[in-house]
Amino acid sequence: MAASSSSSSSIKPIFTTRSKSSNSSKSSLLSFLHNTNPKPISLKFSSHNSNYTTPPSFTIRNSLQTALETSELPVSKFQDDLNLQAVTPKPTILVSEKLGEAGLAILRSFGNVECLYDLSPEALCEKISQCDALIVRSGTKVTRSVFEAANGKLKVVGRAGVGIDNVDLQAATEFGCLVVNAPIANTVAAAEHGIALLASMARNVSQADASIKAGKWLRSKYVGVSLVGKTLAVMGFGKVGSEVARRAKGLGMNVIAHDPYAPADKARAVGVELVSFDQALATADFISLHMPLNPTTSKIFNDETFAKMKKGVRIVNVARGGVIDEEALVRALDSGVVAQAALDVFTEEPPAKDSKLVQHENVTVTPHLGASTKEAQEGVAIEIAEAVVGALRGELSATAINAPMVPSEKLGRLAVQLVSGGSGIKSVKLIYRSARDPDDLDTRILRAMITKGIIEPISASFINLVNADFTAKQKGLRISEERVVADSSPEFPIDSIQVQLSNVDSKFAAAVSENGEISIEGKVKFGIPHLTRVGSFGVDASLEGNLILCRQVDQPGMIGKVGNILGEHNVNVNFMSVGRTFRRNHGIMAIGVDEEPNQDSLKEIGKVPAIEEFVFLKL
Ligand SMILES: NC(=O)C1=CN([C@@H]2O[C@H](COP(=O)(O)OP(=O)(O)OC[C@H]3O[C@@H](n4cnc5c(N)ncnc54)[C@H](O)[C@@H]3O)[C@@H](O)[C@H]2O)C=CC1
Ligand SMILES: O=C(O)C(=O)COP(=O)(O)O
Repeated sequence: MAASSSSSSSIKPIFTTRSKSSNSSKSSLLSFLHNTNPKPISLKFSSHNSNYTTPPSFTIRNSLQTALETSELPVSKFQDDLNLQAVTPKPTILVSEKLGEAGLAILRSFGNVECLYDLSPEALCEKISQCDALIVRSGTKVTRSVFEAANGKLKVVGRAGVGIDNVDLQAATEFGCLVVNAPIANTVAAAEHGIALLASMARNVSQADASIKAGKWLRSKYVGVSLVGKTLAVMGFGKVGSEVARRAKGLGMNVIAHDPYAPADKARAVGVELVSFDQALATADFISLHMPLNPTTSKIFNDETFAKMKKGVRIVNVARGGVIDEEALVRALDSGVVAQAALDVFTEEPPAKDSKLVQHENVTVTPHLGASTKEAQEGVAIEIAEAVVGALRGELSATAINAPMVPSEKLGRLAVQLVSGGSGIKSVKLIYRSARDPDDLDTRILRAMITKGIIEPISASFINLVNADFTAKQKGLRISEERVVADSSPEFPIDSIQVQLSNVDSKFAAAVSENGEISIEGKVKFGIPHLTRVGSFGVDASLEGNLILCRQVDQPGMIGKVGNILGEHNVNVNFMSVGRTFRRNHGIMAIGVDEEPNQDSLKEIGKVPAIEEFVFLKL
């Protein structure tokens, strides 16, 4: 039997494994799971087809395997369970565009990786039904047809880069497929390319280069313009835009920015003034585009908006071709409203050979090279490989675009089962303890997960992470959040989550805290989500399978009595944990069971004299 691994003195875990390994892989940044550095093993997935229900068995068992491999404890019971699972084949990961070796190595250590570049749309659709994950860059169009053809097999699409405009997010969500991206690693590369295009455009570098190679020496034709002292408008002050702004300031430019969503203090910190769209157009000598392509930004630069620009403006685009009406740009170039343009991206890629825009003498072009540095490609490959592997394991991905999945859903599901009647919940409070600055803690994913867990059991409609918040609002459920700074490792985003339901009666009185609300708390330990507090009682119960909570008089022999009853009814106990208020007063037992106990066994438990109340919960 194991010594307690809990920090709470009032907890007596009965069966636990103790991991010596507390290594944290880089994926822990993407993961809600603590202290996991799982070795790749092939285990069973249990993700659902049309719903982001967690694939918990994968995450939990993989982490448990790690704990077992590093444990000094006799663990044959768990090992048997794992062996049963370790027969399912590895996931298949299709990589449809060139990806850095370091990322491929991560993927290969986890699944079967197939690199098939330049697949036609038909060939992609044909292949996809055999794939659990697909990794793309900007060249693969992941259309609705791809999700349809996947026939439910595809669990995650990883975009090895930022822009996800080539992925049909709506279809992905409808088909229950997670989309993750790699938003960080190519930021600097894209910003540097923007600056390279800005400077080379201003000095006619590509045109002059071509002319020399054509045998000419045209010094007066290629007199350029200076950057210093000129005004640059950065359109989209996100990761790339703000890095471009920093660099442009270093070149002595006066930088302004337009971004409807950027915080003013972020701009101030870089020494940039945030201005309106029209103000940016009217003031700028140079305009650099860094917003995403979406329905709002599509062709946002058109005849009307070019007309608002200063005559002779110069435009750089390393964002997306689709934000510019390309025919309108040709007209603006011809009329001299736009003196020059430097373009890395195009509405159609590659653009037509005879494209007037590409052939225009005042236009400098590159074939979507913004992210193409060795460093960025290695970084992006690692970033996306970790996100995809994490998603396949059912971990929370910080870069999930359409929906997340984490075990916190179980906390919600557990809380709602403690309410008598299960309905009438009007007010939920979520308290997150984290070492991170509360402003740096994005809890949207966790909140959606918990909300899903709470409303799914009491809702007739289909609930997923995308509609959970919306449905909760429709049901009049008020959800408030509090972030509490905890003295824990800042590497892990969350130390614990507490779910409180107020103004409801509980079928298990011990779950009601001194303040009168149903209150439970969860943590992740050794990669396994645990229930750590019920009402005022500390417990230590793995949140997997089924759980019996009993409140009893704290006296010797209670564990044996209940354990015997379950054993006689052939119900396998996988752990027990006892918490109490103080010695020989009241205690609660959390008993994890593999099977659902029948009514007779539950009745017998209820008849044990020192058992004051108990509840059976499905997780
Ligand atoms: N050429 C290339 O190889 C690369 C292109 N990109 C593209 O650059 C763009 C920016 O990337 P990141 O900076 O990483 O993304 P980001 O998400 O950090 O920044 C985008 C910014 O645009 C802002 N924005 C949204 N709508 C806007 C609007 N209507 N007007 C002005 N601003 C608006 C957002 O608030 C956000 O701050 C993306 O489209 C991405 O696909 C990124 C990397 C490489
Ligand atoms: O990250 C982005 O948004 C990019 O545009 C980079 O595209 P790529 O991965 O080089 O095809």
